[in-house]
Amino acid sequence: MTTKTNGYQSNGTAKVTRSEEIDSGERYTYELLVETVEYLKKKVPFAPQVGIICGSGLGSLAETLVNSIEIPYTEIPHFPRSTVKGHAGSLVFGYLSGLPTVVMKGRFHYYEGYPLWKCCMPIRIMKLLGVSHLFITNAAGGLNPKYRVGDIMFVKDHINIMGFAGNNPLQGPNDERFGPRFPPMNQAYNRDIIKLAKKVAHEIGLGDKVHEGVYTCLGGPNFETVAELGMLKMLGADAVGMSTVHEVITANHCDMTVFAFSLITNECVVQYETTQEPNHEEVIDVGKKREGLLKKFVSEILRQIFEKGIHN
Ligand SMILES: O=P(O)(O)O[C@H]1O[C@H](CO)[C@@H](O)[C@H]1O
Ligand SMILES: Nc1nc2[nH]cnc2c(=O)[nH]1
Repeated sequence: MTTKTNGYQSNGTAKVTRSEEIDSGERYTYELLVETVEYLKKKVPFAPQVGIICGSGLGSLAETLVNSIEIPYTEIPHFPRSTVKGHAGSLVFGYLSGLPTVVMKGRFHYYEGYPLWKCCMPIRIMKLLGVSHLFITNAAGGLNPKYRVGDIMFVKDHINIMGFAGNNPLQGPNDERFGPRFPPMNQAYNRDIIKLAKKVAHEIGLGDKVHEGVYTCLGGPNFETVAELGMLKMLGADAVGMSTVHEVITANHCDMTVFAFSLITNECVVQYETTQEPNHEEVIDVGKKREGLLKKFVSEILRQIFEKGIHN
């Protein structure tokens, strides 16, 4: 007989069914995450310094890695599974601009049925593997009227709408080995990297397409109503999505240096008299159209960050 621990059975082999796994209210312990890390360390002969999370349709960023090793999430002990189109579901290790890097080709969202602490589990895995710098990308709706489809918004801050209602990835017992019970969040996005990102954007000809703004995350999966968008605009949000915020919180909690950007994949529909509607296919298409430039952008900015030695 086996008993369930953190959605897995104590004999460490047979997994519980998917629905049990998703519904489990138990948290990952530090020790359980170490099991995942030990598995990955056996597969990968180097420790990544840089982590990249690919947003919807942006998985091709992983193609920039040299000497890559790809491991499907389904093979990684205790890892959640990707369920969304545009999120392939594998960890890719390799070298980017000469730096040992791990790329998450596919992230986990709250609307998939995963609690936020589970969505953010891979960030703690990256930390334990040695990642100091985390690049978070996402596809988002542009709420700021100046933003156009294909533009990039460097995230300077966020509004944690889900957190207002007490839904936070750090909710529950705190393990000090990851970070403090009450982490500050006023410097969640590294300012020096944002400055550098603007410079790099100009250098590679993206200059007129970049902005700096505030991201907010709703639980999804539905896109927003006109009234909701009106409210978010009043609150000061420039772009809206269904990810990133909880990842940034988890990464800051364990003292990672964070840079995040949104690819604006659609302009939010803020009036009633229109037949326009946002849809996920369009979101993925815009990601694909922008992939070449974004690969160049990410490689170059990483190179310059480590040349300059930027960290928190
Ligand atoms: O935030 P990422 O994963 O880029 O994806 C965004 O795109 C999807 C909606 O099209 C949602 O999952 C939203 O969060
Ligand atoms: N919530 C939300 N997520 C998105 N992801 C891409 N576009 C959008 C959007 O308009 N709203």
